[in-house]
Amino acid sequence: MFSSRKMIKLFYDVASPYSWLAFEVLCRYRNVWNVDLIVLKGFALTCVLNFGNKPPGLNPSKLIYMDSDLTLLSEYFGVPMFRPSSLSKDSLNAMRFVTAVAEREKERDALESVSIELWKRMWRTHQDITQPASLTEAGLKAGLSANEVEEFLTLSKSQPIKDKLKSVTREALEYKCFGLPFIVCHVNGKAEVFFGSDKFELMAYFIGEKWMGPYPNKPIATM
Ligand SMILES: N[C@@H](CCC(=O)N[C@@H](CS)C(=O)NCC(=O)O)C(=O)O
Repeated sequence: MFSSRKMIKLFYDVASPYSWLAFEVLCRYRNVWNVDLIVLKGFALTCVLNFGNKPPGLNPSKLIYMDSDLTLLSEYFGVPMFRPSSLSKDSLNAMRFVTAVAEREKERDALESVSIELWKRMWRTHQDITQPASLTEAGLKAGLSANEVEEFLTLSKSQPIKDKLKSVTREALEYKCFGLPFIVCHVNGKAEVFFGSDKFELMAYFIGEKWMGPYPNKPIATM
């Protein structure tokens, strides 16, 4: 029945470390919360930032804060990551690759593993994500075959995939997205937006589900 429908959409970009945290958490809660679907949507962060907002790293004080914030958050969520000192943040090719995977692989496993491999490259091992060879490496590590990777790379350069990424970006901008992770929840026909990997408690309240911390499936330790 429509009245019990709940849907969560996550807009993310692999250039955004906070998006990685939100992505991991939503994957962990997918079968815990009574939500119809958690749609993980690839999305180009630069488009939003070009729309008038600035990434926190451009403000020197925010950059210092971001380092300690990410250290604590990655410990809390169990997702090790470290800010690269110098690495291109241009994730457009990577996000087109992710979009190609999402379009072809309707079951979400490939989308999840490819996205996570790209985040790992950028935010853990500090490797490039702009070049085709880098995307190939990430795809192979995510479990795709060499043929599949080749196919997705070709697809990622096609007009329909470029248009798809643009349309997802447009969708987020229609919700007045200004940064990532950006989460849109639909409950009983009402939509509410949340910005940040630190909004899960409030989000859970809105959707009428319980926030059980970053590890919902972890058995409670007995003394
Ligand atoms: N407090 C948020 C911070 C998220 C954040 O800083 N996201 C960056 C991209 S990685 C952004 O979009 N910033 C724009 C803004 O802060 O307005 C969280 O914990 O997730």
